[in-house]
Order: sequence, then structure tokens, then C-alpha cells
Amino acid sequence: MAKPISIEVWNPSGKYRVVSTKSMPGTRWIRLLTDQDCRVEICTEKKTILSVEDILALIGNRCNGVIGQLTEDWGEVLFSALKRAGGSAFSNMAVGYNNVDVNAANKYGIAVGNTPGVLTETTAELAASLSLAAARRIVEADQFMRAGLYDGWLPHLFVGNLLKGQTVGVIGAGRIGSAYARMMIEGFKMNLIYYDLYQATRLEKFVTAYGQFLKANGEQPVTWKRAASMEDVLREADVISLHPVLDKTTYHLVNKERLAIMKKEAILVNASRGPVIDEAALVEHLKANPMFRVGLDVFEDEPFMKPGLAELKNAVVVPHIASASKWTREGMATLAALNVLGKIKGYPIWGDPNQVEPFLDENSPAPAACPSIVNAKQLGLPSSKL
Ligand SMILES: NC(=O)C1=CN([C@@H]2O[C@H](COP(=O)(O)OP(=O)(O)OC[C@H]3O[C@@H](n4cnc5c(N)ncnc54)[C@H](O)[C@@H]3O)[C@@H](O)[C@H]2O)C=CC1
Ligand SMILES: O=C(O)C(=O)CO
Repeated sequence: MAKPISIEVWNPSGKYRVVSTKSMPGTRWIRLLTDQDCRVEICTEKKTILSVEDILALIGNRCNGVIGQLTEDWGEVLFSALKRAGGSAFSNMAVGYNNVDVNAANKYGIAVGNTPGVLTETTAELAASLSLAAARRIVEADQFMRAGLYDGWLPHLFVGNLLKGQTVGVIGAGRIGSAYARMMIEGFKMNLIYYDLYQATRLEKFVTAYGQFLKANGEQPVTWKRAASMEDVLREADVISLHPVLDKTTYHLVNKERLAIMKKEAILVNASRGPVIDEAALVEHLKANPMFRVGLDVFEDEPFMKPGLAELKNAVVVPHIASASKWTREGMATLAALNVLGKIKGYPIWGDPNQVEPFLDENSPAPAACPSIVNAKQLGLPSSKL
């Protein structure tokens, strides 16, 4: 028999049973659900990553919707169980949903929500932080200082890379990639080269206008280029940040051969998903090229790192915290809860999943809509007229 799972219950007499597989930041998301007749059950197990069996136990025999996490394996087993329990809604508390088998959800008529928009700037800021930390060797220098090794200023001590006037490369210039590019261009006057399947028109316009502004003020203008291939970005850029979705086309996008064409002193940042880089090949490349540096927020076998990575001084590593600002994490919880609530209540789908501010305004009621349902079209769900 499955071990009972510990839970915390809000509004026990609520008509609709909504389960959250984790406690999430803030309380607004709970209030939004309980105000609309939901009984909210939050899993309080100490275990960080819940197994499919744990989640099956949480779903039980009657469950209208689940808010889940990117660490969980949402496929056939869980969606069929949710359907049997009378459920119709699932939302990841994340924008990325590579942990979700959307085809399986479609098969059981379950709506799949995600949380775009609210984490764009926060995630881009962490990618920018990693770029700076790697360029200026901040973590190495911090460790040196704490180890009591500093005995005076030296001309060669922790010399790193200047960003101004260099080229920033972005692979995947969507919401986060474009926000990151703007930060690096505006903040450090870097030139841009990017690769995406689609043209990033707004980003291009921004760089053109900013370049004109700099020129008018007697400064060197910044430039942009849309690369015809990813290899062009890898060859030309001094700092490269990866921001694509993880799917079949981006798995091991950066591999041994592609690392080999990058500049010897380049900086590579990954705040997308770990498997976008072949991490074992990266470890070998970092060992062979001590001036090549990386900033990693995500890892191929999370929570683990590939052998050797932790020992390398030219790698800055942080534990998948790119979206970890208070405002963003509370907003993600709100959007995930409203996705589930909206589907249970039969609300339509919000017209633009990138314009989510109305859902985040604590001083007005949330719109009666689902902020972002990735399989809305496949399920034939109606769009909001708001
Ligand atoms: N480390 C973290 O905490 C976070 C990670 N993420 C990751 O970042 C990803 C991107 O998020 P958003 O910018 O909001 O998504 P988005 O959908 O706005 O941008 C993704 C971009 O990748 C491009 N793309 C897809 N396949 C490609 C390929 N083969 N080559 C080049 N470009 C390709 C798309 O055309 C799109 O422009 C998420 O899917 C998620 O996995 C997102 C938030 C936080
Ligand atoms: O939203 C996502 O995709 C994340 O990785 C969480 O920060």
C-alpha cells in the first residue's frame, strides 16, 4: 500500500479539490482558490522531488486540478489518474514544460497551464549576473579572499574580460533571451548577434534605436545581426547565453564540436534547461581551455552535476535559481493557481499570455480567465474577449 502523504488543507468544505504538490511562495494564490469554492491541499512532504507514485497518492479518487512542479514527470500515468479522479486541469509552476507530455494530457482532455511573462526579467537578470560573475571571476575571487590568500594588489590578480564593445550572442531570442540581450546591450554597450527560428523584430528595433541614441551622443553605436546559423553565433560572440525551450531540436545543441568553434576566452551561460548542453563534453572543454568560462543555472542530470564540474574554477554554478525573486515566484504561484481555477470554472483563455499584469495586481480582482494554457487549441478551449 502507498505510504500516506502529508498535506495541509485550506477551506476544507470547498466544492472543488485542488492539490498543489509543493508549498508555493505567498498566500494570494491560496486565497484566489479558496474564495472561489476550492478546497486546497498542499503537499508538505519533506522530499524535494515527488515520484509519480507520490503524486498518484495525492490525486486520490477525487481531484479537480493539480498545480505541479518542473521536477515532476507528468505523463500518461498521472494524466489518466487525474482524469479518473474527475480532474480537468494541471498547471506547471514554470514557463518551461518539457517535464509534461502534452499529447498525453490532450488524450485525457486535461488543460496544461504554464506561467510565462512573470519570470522574464528575473531570469534574464540571473543570466546577466552569471555573465558578469564569469567575466570578472567573482566566485573565484570571493573564495580566494575568504581563504585568507589576499596579501595585496597585484597587476595580474584575477584579470578577466571587459564586456563593453564586445559581442553578446543569444541563442533563443524569445521573451527571456530578448530581455537578457537588452540588459547586456544597454548596460554594457555590447553588440548583438542572435540565432532563433523566428525574427526578433522588437529586439532588432531596440538595438537600432539605442545605437542611434549612442551615436547622437558621440558614442560608438551598438549593432545587431541575426545569424543564419547557430555556429555563426558561437564563432563570433564573446559572451553567449542560451535561452531556447528544451525539445528534440535543442537537446545537446551545444556539443563537443560546437564548443570547439567558440573563442578560447568566450563565456557561455545557460539558464534555460541543462540538456541544451552536453555537460560531459563541456567539462572536458573547460579542463582543456582554462580561459573559457561558464555560468550555469541548470544541469543535465539535475540535481546532480557531471563528474569533474564542481572542481573547475572556470565554472560558476548555481542551483536553478534564475526565477527566484520574491515577486516572480509569488506571481508564478498566482498564475499557476489561476490556470487551474479558470479551467475548473470554465473560464476562457486569456488573449495574450505575455501580458499577465492584470492577474498580478493585488488591488483588483483577477480577470475571469486562464492566464496561459499551452494546449488550449488542441482542446478547443475558447479565448477571452477581455
Ligand atoms: N533557469 C530557470 O529558472 C528558467 C528557465 N527557463 C527556460 O527558458 C526557456 C525560455 O523561456 P521564454 O523565453 O519565456 O520562452 P520563449 O518561448 O519566449 O522563448 C524561447 C525561444 O526559443 C526559440 N527556439 C526554439 N527552438 C529553437 C532552436 N532549435 N534554436 C534556436 N531557438 C529556438 C523560440 O523560437 C523562442 O523564441 C523556457 O522554456 C524554460 O525552459 C525559463 C524560466 C526560468
Ligand atoms: O519557469 C521555468 O521554466 C523554470 O525553470 C523555473 O524557474
